[in-house]
Amino acid sequence: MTDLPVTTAPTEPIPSAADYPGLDAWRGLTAVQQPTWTDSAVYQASVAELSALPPLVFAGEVDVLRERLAAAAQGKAFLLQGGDCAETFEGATADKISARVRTILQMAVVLTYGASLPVIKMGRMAGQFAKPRSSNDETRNGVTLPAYRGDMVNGFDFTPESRAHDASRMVRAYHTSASTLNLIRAFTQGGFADLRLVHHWNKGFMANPAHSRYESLAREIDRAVKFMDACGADFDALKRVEFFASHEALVLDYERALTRIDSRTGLPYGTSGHFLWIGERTRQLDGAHVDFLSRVRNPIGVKLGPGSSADDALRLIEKLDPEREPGRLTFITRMGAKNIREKLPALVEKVTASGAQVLWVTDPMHGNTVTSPNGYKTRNFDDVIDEVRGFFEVHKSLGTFPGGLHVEMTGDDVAECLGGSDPIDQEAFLDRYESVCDPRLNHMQSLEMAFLVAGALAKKGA
Ligand SMILES: O=C[C@H](O)[C@H](O)COP(=O)(O)O
Ligand SMILES: C=C(OP(=O)(O)O)C(=O)O
Ligand SMILES: [Mn+2]
Repeated sequence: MTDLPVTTAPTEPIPSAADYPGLDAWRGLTAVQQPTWTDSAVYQASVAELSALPPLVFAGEVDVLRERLAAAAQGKAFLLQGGDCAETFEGATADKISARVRTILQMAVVLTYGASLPVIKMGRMAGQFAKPRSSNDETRNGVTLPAYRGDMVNGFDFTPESRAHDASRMVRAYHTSASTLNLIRAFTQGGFADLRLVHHWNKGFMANPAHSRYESLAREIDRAVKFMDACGADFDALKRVEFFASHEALVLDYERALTRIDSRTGLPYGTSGHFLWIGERTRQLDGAHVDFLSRVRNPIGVKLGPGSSADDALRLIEKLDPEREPGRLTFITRMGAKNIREKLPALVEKVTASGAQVLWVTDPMHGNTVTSPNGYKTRNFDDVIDEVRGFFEVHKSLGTFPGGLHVEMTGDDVAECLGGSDPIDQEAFLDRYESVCDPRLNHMQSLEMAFLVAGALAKKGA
């Protein structure tokens, strides 16, 4: 986390978000994938409570992130964004949060070496509590109930009470985000991010004989750390790292209630997370999500699936980044391994020709979801890696910069995605499948991906 911004005392009254009528323009537009809250009194009270609570992140930090992402858009940094598909209230424990942060830091060290560039570390954390779904309902044994939409909206338990859309859950999502962020800030500022410690953890990954193919890269990193030490590098200064929070800005009641006017600039900022993205299912050009996010100063992401045209991308730029400000807009492509080499080039070419400087990031998870023969939602590690390779190949052939990686991952030893060098098979799902939505790379698979991507970055191509 960055230090708090220094603010000067305002000489004029600070406007409130209510003074920006445009922030409510989305209410007149189509907002897909929204909850249907069951109790309007609870809804009113929850929104009022959220509107009065302190911001979770600060405008100054958001501005720092925009600068970091601008560097990535210009090929001078690489973004690593990772975390659960869906965070849960129950899963917000110290152990699970620390394992996820630790895994992201481990991946970042390997990627920093591979890219020879700063890696921007960002969690799908402290706010990733709402999910768009393909179907409104779920049927089990002949009983149909509303689909699970994330802990911010309803519960995963398959009962009518749990699946009702309860607006007070937004307040719990806020508090769970606050405690998660508190721990992340403590970890990343308090010594947990020490490069020597993170490097030591990565040696644990190498201790598994299944990972022997990464030995030469691991040895190079080891030598680099020793070289830094011998040169007298200030490792104490490397104990603190910037770490940013991000989530899909799906539930607009929540996002709007957490929008604040920055006292320095007088501009609206979403304060539920540093980076907010619009999902593949909610990116309609004239829809509520695009309108609302066009009005906040945060860096914004948009997911682009295989059905996205270059025109869609250009119109999104026009709405979300009319000033063509590097760092403002990130396109997170999630094409699927079998589509990326065919679909991505036209998008990148036309966007580049338009003069926009967006950041291109690959999400190799969401276009590669399959059902395992024994009925679990899963992804093959090889498909995930193949999409990353395709992403690098396309950017290499066009002379553009492959600026980041967006992954669903955890620090725990779960079994949700198939394969990897120490392979997970579908039988392991019976005991170790924990995700309440999409399958995540486990700790080892996440590190293996970092080694593979670092190898590709070191070669500046696939
Ligand atoms: O995380 C993304 C979506 O919420 C998820 O892929 C939707 O899954 P579904 O098709 O099971 O609804
Ligand atoms: C919903 C998600 O992805 P997409 O919008 O790409 O389907 C997600 O990132 O969990
Ligand atoms: Mn997902």
